[in-house]
Amino acid sequence: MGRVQIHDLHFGLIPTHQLQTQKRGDPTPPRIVTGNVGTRIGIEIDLLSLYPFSSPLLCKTLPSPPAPIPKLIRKTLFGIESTQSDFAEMDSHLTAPNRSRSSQTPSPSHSASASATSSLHKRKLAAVASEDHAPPSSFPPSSFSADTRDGALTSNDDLESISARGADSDSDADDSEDAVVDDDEDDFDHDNNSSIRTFTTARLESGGGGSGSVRNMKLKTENPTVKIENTDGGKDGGAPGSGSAGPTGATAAVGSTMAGITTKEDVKIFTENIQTSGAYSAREESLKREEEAGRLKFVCYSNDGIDQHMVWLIGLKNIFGRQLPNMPKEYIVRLVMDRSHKSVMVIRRNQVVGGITYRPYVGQRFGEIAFCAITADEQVKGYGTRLMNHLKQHARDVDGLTHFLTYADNNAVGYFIKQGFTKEIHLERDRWHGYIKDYDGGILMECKIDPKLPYTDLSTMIRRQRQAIDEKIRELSNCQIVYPGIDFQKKEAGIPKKVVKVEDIPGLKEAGWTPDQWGHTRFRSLIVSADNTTNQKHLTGFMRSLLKSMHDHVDAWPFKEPVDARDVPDYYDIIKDPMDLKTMSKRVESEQYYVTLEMFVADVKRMFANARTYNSPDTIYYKCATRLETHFQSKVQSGLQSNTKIQ
Ligand SMILES: CC(=O)SCCNC(=O)CCNC(=O)[C@H](O)C(C)(C)COP(=O)(O)OP(=O)(O)OC[C@H]1O[C@@H](n2cnc3c(N)ncnc32)[C@H](O)[C@@H]1OP(=O)(O)O
Repeated sequence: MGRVQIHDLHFGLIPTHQLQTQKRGDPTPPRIVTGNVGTRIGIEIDLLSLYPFSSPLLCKTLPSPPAPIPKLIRKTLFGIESTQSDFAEMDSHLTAPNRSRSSQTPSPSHSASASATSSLHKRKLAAVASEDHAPPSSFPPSSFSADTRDGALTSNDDLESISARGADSDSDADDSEDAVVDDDEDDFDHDNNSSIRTFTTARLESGGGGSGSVRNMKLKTENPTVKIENTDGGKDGGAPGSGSAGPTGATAAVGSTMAGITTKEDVKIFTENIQTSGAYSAREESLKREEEAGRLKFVCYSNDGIDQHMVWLIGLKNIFGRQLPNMPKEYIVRLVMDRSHKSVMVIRRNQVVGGITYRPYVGQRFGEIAFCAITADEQVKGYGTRLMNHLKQHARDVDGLTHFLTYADNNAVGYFIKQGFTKEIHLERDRWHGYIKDYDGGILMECKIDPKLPYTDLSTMIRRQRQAIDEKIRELSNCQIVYPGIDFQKKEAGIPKKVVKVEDIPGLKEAGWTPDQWGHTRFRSLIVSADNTTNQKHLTGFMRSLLKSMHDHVDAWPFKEPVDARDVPDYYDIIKDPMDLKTMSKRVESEQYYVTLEMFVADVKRMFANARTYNSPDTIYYKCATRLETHFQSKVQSGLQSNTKIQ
């Protein structure tokens, strides 16, 4: 059934614009529900505001031995302000089991107890202390340091061997384009978050070696053992075409541009007259178009030693450093550069806009998201969603994963919920427990990766669903038909130039309207005839008698004519919707304006309300308004009662 907006006619608020039948496509098609498929579609959103933890999320996954940082990248990055410290950081991190930087060395007073996160620090330090006595982890505490040192040496060797190439690249025009520019980096480097510094220093300077302390800081003592992914299992993990299933630390390049993964079925989409997509689809479609035009790309790389990939990883590391201020920088570097971690990055104009670093536990078929961030000035533009969609598609199609787990920062829980993450963990505990650690702060969340959904082309899927629903609605109704509007011009006193009969409104009858529906009014007793003309005559007669009664009243004199602006200069500044008996009389006599008694009563009420708005209660005008209104009300009542008696 078509529908038209007829409510205005009934209540005397005939709009000045054209009266139009409802647009095609309305009512809004039912909400599309595809189940918990790891996207916002069909996901029920929890309220998370009461989550009790406030301490920052400090640490994520266990790092595997870090890969060496190729010197060429150092060379490239030396040209970039503020990235030198990154290398100092990485070098010291990779070469020294314990690191102390003067800026980070805490004074005794600069202790955890003086910090806002003191209790957290105490927990961390306690954990560090207890780790010394904890049962040996299956993750060899020394392996990271040993490997790190080797890695550093390898890195230095690399530096020697490629220095000439690096020198050449200085003059390479492309260098500037390759440079990782992060506006935030200065702030990041000069970040003087004392609590983090205290925490970092405590972590780095406590016994157990650099890598061991990192693990200790978030590992709860009741969970001292940590399983190590059986990377061989990755081959069983059904990761077709994956380059990531190699042994830890020896993984070759696992990167790939992600565009090739996109499912592209050449199905014609009928978009005509279908309600335009919501914000989610609009953003996804817009970013998809950017990708197709080559202005945007999503890539997935790990530390593979390839220059461009490393530059992007460093860029991503910088973004993480800025956007996750409670995360120790060293830890971010370590995981981003860790070869068992992969990073899905969004690249625009060869610059990293954001990314997600995750560790695929291929044998267990789940991945742990370590870090996720979009650079500050690009947030809430849909990049985070599209990134997550690319991640899911890549993780499913390349890594063979079925789930993601993450310790979500409290502030980002809402974002993760919108990406299909839940606080309920449905993944069998055996599959994940011990692989990822329990952390203080944050909240463990899970997302099931749907085996079929075209994650990078969800907007097309949604569009098809809309189309299917729209077609179904059309089978049942004719609401898609859009009728022309009504020419509804006005003349003096707001009286329509042309009489518009209700039954002449295009689409009204087609929508199921019948003449007996005319006149839904509280004063229905006035409408005694099925004939509209007779009804209107009754109504006009009654309104005319009411007007005369008011006009003849002793208190009517202030209301007989419109207020003259020459007498009351500011009147029309204050009263925007003036009314008077003369104007009402014109409307009554037109027999076109007041099609219900309510419309007439509304004008009378407005006239009195105006008088009481402009004038103070002690004025004669105010008092006249009150007395005349009382008189009017009694006349309406008695008129309606006598009309009822006649019937
Ligand atoms: C495991 C971890 O790393 S936890 C830490 C997560 N990272 C951070 O908190 C760093 C700072 N924040 C960010 O970098 C980004 O805001 C991200 C990564 C959280 C989200 O990326 P964005 O590009 O901003 O997300 P996107 O534009 O796709 O927004 C998707 C939806 O999530 C919402 N959203 C984005 N950030 C948040 C948030 N922190 N809390 C609640 N909702 C959010 C958006 O409003 C949008 O909602 P809508 O679709 O109803 O309009």
